[in-house]
Amino acid sequence: MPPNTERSAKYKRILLKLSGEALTGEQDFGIDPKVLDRMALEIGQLVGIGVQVGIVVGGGNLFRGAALHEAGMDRVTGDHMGMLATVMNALAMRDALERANIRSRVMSAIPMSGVVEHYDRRTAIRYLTSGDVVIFSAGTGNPFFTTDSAACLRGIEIDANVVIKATKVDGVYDKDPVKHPDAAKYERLSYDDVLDQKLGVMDLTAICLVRDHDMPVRVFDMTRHGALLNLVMGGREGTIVDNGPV
Ligand SMILES: Nc1ncnc2c1ncn2[C@@H]1O[C@H](COP(=O)(O)OP(=O)(O)O)[C@@H](O)[C@H]1O
Ligand SMILES: O=c1ccn([C@@H]2O[C@H](COP(=O)(O)OP(=O)(O)O)[C@@H](O)[C@H]2O)c(=O)[nH]1
Repeated sequence: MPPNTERSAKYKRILLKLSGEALTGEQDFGIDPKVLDRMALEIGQLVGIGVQVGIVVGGGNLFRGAALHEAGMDRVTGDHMGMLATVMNALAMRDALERANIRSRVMSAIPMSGVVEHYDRRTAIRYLTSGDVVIFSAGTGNPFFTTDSAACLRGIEIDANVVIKATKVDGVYDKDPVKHPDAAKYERLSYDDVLDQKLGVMDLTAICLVRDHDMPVRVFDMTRHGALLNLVMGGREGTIVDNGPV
């Protein structure tokens, strides 16, 4: 079989969701530059074969509004802190991409003049078309949402072929595989299966959004080297959530 790069990619434009916790690596908190460098390398492989890459980064490695609220803080203030955390992660991701000579832009749903560009859909699509990686930060810009919802929203807006959720587990299971070692993995599921069974890998608002816009979602394990390229080349990786075979 010829090497991957000689075959064409299955997806031309992707929206990659990176969870904040994935950036922590082996550490307890914060950002591990080694993890960022590895991710940059894997994203660079996609750019190298002409795939347009939009990224939504989470902020859970730094702050989550719900957790701050449980500790006594006002929920909306906590969510604002969570969204600002995603901007910090986005800056760190851009730094790693630029060090790997991959052109990239950070856009924020919350205006932050002098630090990052304000999100504008048409400009984002122009950047993607010209081969720049675009990192969408600050989630949706609104409290009470998650970066999974932001990923689905941006994926639909930029007309991506797929939303790819990079996480610590290698797909969607019938129950949380971290808590239940006997959990069984699904290769493919419909949006309604995820909603009906309340499968916790992505929040239900995000799933409703992709269902209504028929946007396929792939869930895979980003800690496995080469998995992202394999998935984008059409390999069987993780779980597919879509409307099912027609
Ligand atoms: N049915 C399920 N299938 C797969 N993962 C699940 C499921 N239910 C809960 N999870 C959890 O969802 C996590 C992935 O979501 P992610 O957004 O990356 O993490 P977090 O919610 O901690 O930010 C996994 O680490 C896993 O523990
Ligand atoms: O549209 C959004 C996206 C995120 N957040 C806040 O930002 C935090 C970090 O995002 P998330 O928990 O989705 O990050 P991840 O789990 O992907 O690391 C969330 O907990 C929310 O407090 C928000 O208020 N609105």
